[in-house]
Amino acid sequence: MEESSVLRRANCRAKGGAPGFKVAILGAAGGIGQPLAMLMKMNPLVSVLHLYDVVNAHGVTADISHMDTGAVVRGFLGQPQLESALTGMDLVIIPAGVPRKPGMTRDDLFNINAGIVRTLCEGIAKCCPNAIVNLISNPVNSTVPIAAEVFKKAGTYEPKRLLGVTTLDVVRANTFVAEVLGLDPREVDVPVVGGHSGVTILPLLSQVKPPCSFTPEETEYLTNRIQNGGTEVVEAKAGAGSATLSMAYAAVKFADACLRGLRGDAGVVECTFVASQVTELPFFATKVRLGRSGAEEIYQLGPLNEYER
Ligand SMILES: NC(=O)C1=CN([C@@H]2O[C@H](COP(=O)(O)OP(=O)(O)OC[C@H]3O[C@@H](n4cnc5c(N)ncnc54)[C@H](O)[C@@H]3O)[C@@H](O)[C@H]2O)C=CC1
Ligand SMILES: O=C([O-])CC(=O)C(=O)O
Repeated sequence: MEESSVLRRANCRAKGGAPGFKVAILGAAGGIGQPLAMLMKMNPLVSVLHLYDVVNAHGVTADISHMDTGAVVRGFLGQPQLESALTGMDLVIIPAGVPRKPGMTRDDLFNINAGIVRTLCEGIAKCCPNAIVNLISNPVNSTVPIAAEVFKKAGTYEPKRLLGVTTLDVVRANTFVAEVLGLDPREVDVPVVGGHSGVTILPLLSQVKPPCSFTPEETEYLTNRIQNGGTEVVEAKAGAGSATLSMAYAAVKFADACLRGLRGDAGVVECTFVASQVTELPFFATKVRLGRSGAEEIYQLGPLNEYER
């Protein structure tokens, strides 16, 4: 950006660093990244926001930086600036990677996105090994295990800090269940467990709060709609990508919970795809309690009904 010849930005009366957390978004110029960057710039828990992408990072940064909220925003473009983007971060959110087109499964994204996630996680291991990582890039069921392997190889793996973002499944479940019950979605809490792809997405309708019951038809409709929510958006966008706005909303909901956990707030509970001993699978989404070191407590599944089992 051109600076005025009268007053250079470096000469402005800088205030001391505001209290808060340092957050990086990797893939910040994308369909999810841009609204996510905007919403994180609005989050009062964020003092520094680093926006990294391989395209248009500076354009998005210039735009977002004009918002009159507290976080200081800096842009980083391309691999040579990855390390600067990551150094000192408390939380790294990763929506980098290609999205689905109609007819594709999330697994079809594996070849491209696995490589992207690997490179980004190598940077995290080197520059901010203690950061909490929120991994959005699909297929989440595979990118989280890949990130774990990268961190293991680097000697920095801490399972509690590596969290696959499944919040959009919960957000959808709350919305669709509220619709069926005629409630305000903000009053509804549906645990969604398992993974983030097709039938691995399992809403626990028997554990909905407020307590309620569903007919077999309602259970079938809701389970299918929640499991296929991503595909519903991919088909509606007809080749222009997958969920971005609802995903940015969900990502911020989850990131904010992680930051409240880091701050030491009590009782911060969210669903996330995490290393787990709840089932025989090495990674599984369940409710967890978020704290200063990430997912500090992983909750059991609780009583399941016949359909859910
Ligand atoms: N976990 C979840 O619930 C959801 C996950 N997703 C996934 O999120 C990912 C991103 O989706 P969109 O934002 O719609 O895609 P997009 O294509 O609009 O944006 C992706 C961004 O990543 C950037 N990028 C590509 N390679 C990169 C690299 N090596 N380093 C940094 N940035 C890089 C691109 O330049 C682009 O700006 C996809 O894999 C998608 O499937 C989407 C919705 C929900
Ligand atoms: O369906 C997709 O490809 C994107 C996604 O993960 C979702 O919207 O849940």
